[in-house]
Amino acid sequence: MRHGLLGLDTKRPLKGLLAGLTPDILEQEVERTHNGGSWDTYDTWMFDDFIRGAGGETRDSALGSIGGGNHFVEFQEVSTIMDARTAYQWGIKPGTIGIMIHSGSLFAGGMVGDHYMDLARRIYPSSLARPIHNFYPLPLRGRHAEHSRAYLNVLGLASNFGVINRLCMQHMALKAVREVMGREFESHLVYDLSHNMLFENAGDYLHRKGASPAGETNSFWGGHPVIVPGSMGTSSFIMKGGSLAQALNSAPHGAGRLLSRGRMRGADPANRLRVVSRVNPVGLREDIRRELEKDLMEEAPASYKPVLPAFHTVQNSGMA
Ligand SMILES: Nc1nc2c(ncn2[C@@H]2O[C@H](COP(=O)(O)O)[C@@H](O)[C@H]2O)c(=O)[nH]1
Ligand SMILES: [Mn+2]
Repeated sequence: MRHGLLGLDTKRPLKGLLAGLTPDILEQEVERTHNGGSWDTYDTWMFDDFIRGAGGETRDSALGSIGGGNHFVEFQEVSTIMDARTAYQWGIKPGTIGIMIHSGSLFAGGMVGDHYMDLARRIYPSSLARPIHNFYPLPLRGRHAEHSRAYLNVLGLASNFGVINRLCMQHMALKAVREVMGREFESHLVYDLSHNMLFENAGDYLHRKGASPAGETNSFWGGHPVIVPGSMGTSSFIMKGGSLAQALNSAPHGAGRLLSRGRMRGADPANRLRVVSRVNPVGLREDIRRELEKDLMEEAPASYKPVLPAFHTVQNSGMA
């Protein structure tokens, strides 16, 4: 949590989920992960119990799991390449199998968000009218500046946790493919980004929610890769950031929801439940199976907007 990718010590062979991670692979991961996969932190106060709870060596059962909601690990096949030069540079070819992982910091980011939203509300000057948009600021200067410093620290801890967790899942997915295929194959990371994050630029902060950076970079990619997942039933896209100033160098990171989770839970499965695989009922209690099916209903393709119009909007506007 303190150091993200840069905190991993590959001089000694790693054990557990990250077994087999060599210094060379780690170097490539750092190069291809936004911010080097390491957000600056100075203290672990909010997560001390979590870190020390295991008596020095944390064996956390949450590590290697995707979390709830619409998080997923998905195998995809590259069917169409529109920008051959960029695809070549990023090591993507027609027929390449991609593993797309959408997962955040599990519990950590939510905890940080709840704590600081409460605090921002509490310290808001009582002499001022409450903000109509319901967004309360954490001041960067003045007598409350310490809170924003502490917030950036714990947000960094949560993000570092998410980066390592996605690295674990990447390794688990590759190991599973190796086992099924019974042989080695070439693989590399294209891009990893902690999304719904605060991004700093020369002392200013931009919070992107439902959006990701889509500017130019002087790093490996030449422009931020913009991942636009569709749903379980449609295509997804990977695009190159277009640095559109009106969009604050950002682009949406998904087609977005069409129908709310509550509406989908109550929908008739015969109409709505078009998921890739049903819940395997073997050995499951009936009430648990029903709950899992409702969770799947929330994420059925019908609950998402069609991805093509989203893709065209991003492309035609120049966002990416
Ligand atoms: N390829 C898949 N895309 C999916 C799936 N479930 C949701 N989605 C898309 O991802 C974004 C994620 O947005 P976020 O704001 O929640 O981070 C969402 O807008 C959908 O378009 C899926 O199973 N596979
Ligand atoms: Mn998300």
